[in-house]
Amino acid sequence: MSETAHQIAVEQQVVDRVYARLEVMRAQTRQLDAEGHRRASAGPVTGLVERDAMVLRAAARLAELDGQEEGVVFGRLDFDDGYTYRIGRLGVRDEDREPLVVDWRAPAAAPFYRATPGEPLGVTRRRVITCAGPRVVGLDDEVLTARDVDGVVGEGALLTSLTRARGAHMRDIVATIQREQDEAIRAPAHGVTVITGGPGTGKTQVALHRAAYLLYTDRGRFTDGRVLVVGPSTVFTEYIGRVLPGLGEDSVHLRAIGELFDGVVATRRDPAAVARVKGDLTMVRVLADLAWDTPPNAPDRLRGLAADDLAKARVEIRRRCEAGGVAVNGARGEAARVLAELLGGGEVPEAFLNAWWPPLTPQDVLPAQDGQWSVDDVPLLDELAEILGRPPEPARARPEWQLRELRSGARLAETFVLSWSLNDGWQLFAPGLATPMASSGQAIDHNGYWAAQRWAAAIVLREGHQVVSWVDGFDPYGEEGYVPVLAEPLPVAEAEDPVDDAYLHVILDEAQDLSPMECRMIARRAAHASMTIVGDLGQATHPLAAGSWPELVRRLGKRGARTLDLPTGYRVPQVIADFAARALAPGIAPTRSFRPGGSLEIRRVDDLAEAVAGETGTVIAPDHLAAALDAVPVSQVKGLEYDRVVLVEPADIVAAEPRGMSRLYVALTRAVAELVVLHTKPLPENLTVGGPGAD
Ligand SMILES: Nc1ncnc2c1ncn2[C@@H]1O[C@H](COP(=O)(O)OP(=O)(O)OP(=O)(O)O)[C@@H](O)[C@H]1O
Repeated sequence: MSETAHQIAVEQQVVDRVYARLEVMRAQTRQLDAEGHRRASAGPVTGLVERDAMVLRAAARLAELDGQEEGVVFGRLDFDDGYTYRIGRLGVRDEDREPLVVDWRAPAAAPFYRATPGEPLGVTRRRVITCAGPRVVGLDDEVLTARDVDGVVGEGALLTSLTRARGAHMRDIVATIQREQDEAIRAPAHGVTVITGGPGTGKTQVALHRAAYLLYTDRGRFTDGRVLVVGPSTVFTEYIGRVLPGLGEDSVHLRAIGELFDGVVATRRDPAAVARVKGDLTMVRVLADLAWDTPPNAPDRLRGLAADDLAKARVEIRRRCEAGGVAVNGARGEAARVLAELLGGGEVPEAFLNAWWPPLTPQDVLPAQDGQWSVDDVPLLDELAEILGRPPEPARARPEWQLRELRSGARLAETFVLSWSLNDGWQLFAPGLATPMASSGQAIDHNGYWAAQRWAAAIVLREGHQVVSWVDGFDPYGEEGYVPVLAEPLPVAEAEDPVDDAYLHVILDEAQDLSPMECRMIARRAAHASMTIVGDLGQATHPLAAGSWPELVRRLGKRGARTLDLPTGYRVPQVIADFAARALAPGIAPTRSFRPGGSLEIRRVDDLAEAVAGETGTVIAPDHLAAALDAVPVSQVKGLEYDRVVLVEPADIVAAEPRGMSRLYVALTRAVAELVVLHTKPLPENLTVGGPGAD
């Protein structure tokens, strides 16, 4: 048996145990689900949607990935004191609570990404384990000590990963995250973090792994749906949509910017000139005027009052309401008062008021053109929602735990978590709270499991819940002891109105392109949220894109940020990166690329259609040529990548919009291996300066 085969057999044994354990977890999930359904049909409880039930489900899903995707275990660390453990997508413990796999996000896993030969952090060997589902298919060892280490196999896990066949969807990089990427992923959650870097430096990957990391580290707070990730388009969110579920996380809201306003899914972008108008802050005033204006088909006469009088009345109503902070839909009472004053105290007929001051939705005020809203309309609808407002509702005082349940929608069943650790003793966590709601110190003996459960049950009862079941001994995070306590609320008055939900952390990808109006829309959802802003100013194509990161941070209503830069490219080979950088020269330097190989070919042709027909690969064309050439429109490729790119007519891409050069830069940096540029018109001047683009 070769050394590699022997080492693979060693790892296979561990992986087999992990999958057997996952099978048990899957059975527990089924039991939990059945429990939830039983109680859902029995009363007001609408099911278990809690974080810990989700971890169980994630574990079940991971187990279901057998054979199709990368496996659950992907790494191993050997330390100089002889200690060894495996790293995986999820923490898994055996039946005696001994760790089988450490979650990649746990502090114990950090050396896997941080240790270097210069600073080994006690690590003697880092091993990347490649699995196809439950089968170990390859190993790669990196030795971080001058001493001899037995059984070293493989070479270059990162290189292997980069040159692997790619699918239609982005795959996670959890096994090969690089040190500087890890620093960005594990940056503190609070405040604003700006992550910059050229094309292909892994910004999107970092953003998604960061979302998973935050959910793990602050799981008390970042419960279901409290983290929002915003991408530039639905094509993009579809492309990256499998990364988080693959990491075992499906509680993040992933939305394209055109989907942020409920009830509208916009995918079409307006031409630059229109986008400039709609993206500007002057729209706030324009929309307010529209919203306060007379709605179409409103009556223009009321007894002695003519159209002019009614128009003046509207101005007066608006003046009074704006001064008092009353929104349009809340102004009906004021409207009745002003009209009554004008009528000399006469009663205003209800039917007139209904037609003259009807409740309005944003869609009433800004109907879709040709039956379709554009992405640039979405922030306008959102602004209108604020200007129009809802009729005021009477405030009601509620206990905090009830509010928490209302905030999380229809959920009424809750999972508390009883946790044991050597440092903190027993602690009881409530869903939605970052800090434990009760700590026992060391008072309850580690072995006094039942005593701890009675203690927790008493506190849960005080919260207004009753314990309905214990999922004894299961530890999804690979920590010392972690027991979900299923509880349901004691009967309370009907949970009537939903409380407005707000995000606690918002991650913006391709953020360089956000217009001022889009920023307002996001700021509304992130008033109390910390933020991660990810982007590359060189790729900004929106006519109103911010000129700097501090400016963008201000637009988002925040102040101050920590900035981290990703210096190394993993998508675009150097030869293509150098060529692409000429589009923006002298403004930017080419990204230093880790990816080897690559080819660049630039061809002047007579007939584009004929030349394209003779090519293989993904054709990217100026928007107006895309349909005819069966190509991907250049406006749709942001954030995406293809093995071989055939880029058509750069001159037209540049000429189509004010930031055409940046659009071209984006297009030139989509190729993972080969780039072919076909043109009938002269190339943009920058590209021809002293290189393979010269005509
Ligand atoms: N550490 C890594 N290990 C393996 N692959 C990586 C790593 N980092 C990045 N990649 C790969 O490099 C490619 C580019 O990553 P990503 O799309 O996240 O870059 P980006 O900076 O967002 O690019 P752009 O600005 O062009 O949208 C992807 O295929 C990604 O999987």
